[in-house]
Amino acid sequence: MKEILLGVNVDHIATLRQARGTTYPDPAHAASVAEHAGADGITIHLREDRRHIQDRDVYVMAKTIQTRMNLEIAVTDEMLAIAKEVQPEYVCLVPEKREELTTEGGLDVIGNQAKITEAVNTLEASGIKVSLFIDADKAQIDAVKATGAPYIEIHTGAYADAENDQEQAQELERIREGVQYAHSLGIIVNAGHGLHYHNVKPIAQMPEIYELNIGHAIIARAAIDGLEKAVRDMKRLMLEARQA
Ligand SMILES: CC(=O)[C@@H](O)[C@H](O)COP(=O)(O)O
Ligand SMILES: NCC(=O)COP(=O)(O)O
Repeated sequence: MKEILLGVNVDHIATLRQARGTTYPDPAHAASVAEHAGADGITIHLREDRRHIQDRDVYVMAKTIQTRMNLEIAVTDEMLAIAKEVQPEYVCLVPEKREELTTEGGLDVIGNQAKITEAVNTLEASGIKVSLFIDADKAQIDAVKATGAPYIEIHTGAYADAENDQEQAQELERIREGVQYAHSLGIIVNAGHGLHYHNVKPIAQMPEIYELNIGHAIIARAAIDGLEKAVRDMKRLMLEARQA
């Protein structure tokens, strides 16, 4: 069965730095350690409010990342211009609300079809592979197909935040159906948000999933065990799931 890839999101290394306005810890250094530990890619989310990743981090990591950068951005002229200048291998278009604690849902591709299609065309024309961050909703997946975006990232937050086993099972089934449907349309399917060491396996077991993007849980584990071990442990769990 095909290996599942791990994209390590280093946003919250930057959260620690921004908490005191210091120059450390540097997400670029963390990215290098994560790659050494087996990360297949590095994800960073340049939010409009710059609460964690700064513009400087994006330009530095564009030069230092050895695997590949997946740059998460909102669909705005400012962010699209930065993406075209930096030229990451991947851009994942995500929704953003100023007041949100973290990403709360997927893009409304249906309600923003023309704007998102234009952004996809602009980025793809400049050689960047585009992923759309969406909920596991068949109508949204159909809308993604119409934009021409080759990738999606299924939002796993509702699964991760489920309040009981029954709700979690329902969310897992919804994700499974969405993943299988998108894959049947020829879309390359990633997944992420809220995944951690105790909930990742059921998602990683889905054979249609190409890559998982995981950040908060890995950085949190790194505070206790170190980043290299945190990455290796997550990668091992994902591979075990695939081989089960
Ligand atoms: C889009 C997504 O699910 C993650 O990249 C998440 O946005 C991480 O950034 P925050 O923790 O700032 O939401
Ligand atoms: N797109 C998901 C991501 O990059 C990491 O999300 P999280 O693991 O920090 O919740």
